[in-house]
Amino acid sequence: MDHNFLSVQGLSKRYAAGAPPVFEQVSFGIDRGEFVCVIGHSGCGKTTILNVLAGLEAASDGVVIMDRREIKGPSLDRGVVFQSHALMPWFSVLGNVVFAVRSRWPDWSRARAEEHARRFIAMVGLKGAEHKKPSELSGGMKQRVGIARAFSIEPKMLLMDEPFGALDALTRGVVQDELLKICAATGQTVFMITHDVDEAILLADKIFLMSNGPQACIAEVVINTLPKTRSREAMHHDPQFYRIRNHLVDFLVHRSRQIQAAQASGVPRPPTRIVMPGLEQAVA
Ligand SMILES: Nc1ncnc2c1ncn2[C@@H]1O[C@H](COP(=O)(O)OP(=O)(O)OP(=O)(O)O)[C@@H](O)[C@H]1O
Repeated sequence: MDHNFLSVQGLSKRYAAGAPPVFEQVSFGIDRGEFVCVIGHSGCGKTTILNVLAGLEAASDGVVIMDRREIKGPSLDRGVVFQSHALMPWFSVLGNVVFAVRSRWPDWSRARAEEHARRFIAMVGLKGAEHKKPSELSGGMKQRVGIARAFSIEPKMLLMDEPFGALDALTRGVVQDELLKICAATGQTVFMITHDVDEAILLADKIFLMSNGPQACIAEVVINTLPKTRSREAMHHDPQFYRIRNHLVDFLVHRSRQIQAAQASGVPRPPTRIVMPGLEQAVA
């Protein structure tokens, strides 16, 4: 495994001069092939961090290095999936994915790009819907096209901002299962924001817990100790699932606020804790 394939060091973001930073001194590493979920209350700066990783926004301080190169702007090395899928309405499903493939590999023939795109459309379970327009698709299907498009450019890193936030629970489960399968097949490195603790436990190898803003930080890195091959149906029967879940919920209900309050009253911020709920606790 390629350790710290993505390395974030001392990241801070201040939107207005004189205002406290939204988050500060955020440092973390992600290994190649790792799936990381980020959880934190609204406003702690999750989307801002994702945008910095995407190269869409500049940090006020700190550096981001991916695969030994500093991230300074957007690149097809990174695929982004937002909550609103942002498909081109005049293109079919196939057209939307082919457009991305041809941006990534402009020398490819139309036939080669189509063949490649069809493979990823099939992976997200949309075989047979290639010629439908976005307006003919359900919300879940549109989101799958967004996922197929992001995977089809074979990015070094996939960034997802609450990709299933707008889906109903049943559809969400189906798309989560598909994402699990694709990640297992491709070894994709993923950084994903979610508000759903069950989703994080299902998908992530590590869960970053952010304290409340302003001056938010990554307070804890929770190691997901469930076996890597998980399913939504079986996960709930494992007592370890509840230890992890309770730990995450306790953080959101109590510690996320306490950490921010202590910091605001001048208590120095503790280092990021690495936690394996129910098994052991260590300090990074
Ligand atoms: N372009 C901007 N200009 C000024 N302030 C901004 C801008 N973008 C975000 N902010 C502020 O920065 C803070 C963090 O926003 P961000 O969207 O990153 O948080 P978040 O954790 O992703 O929230 P949510 O969970 O609600 O999506 C918020 O207080 C927000 O108002």
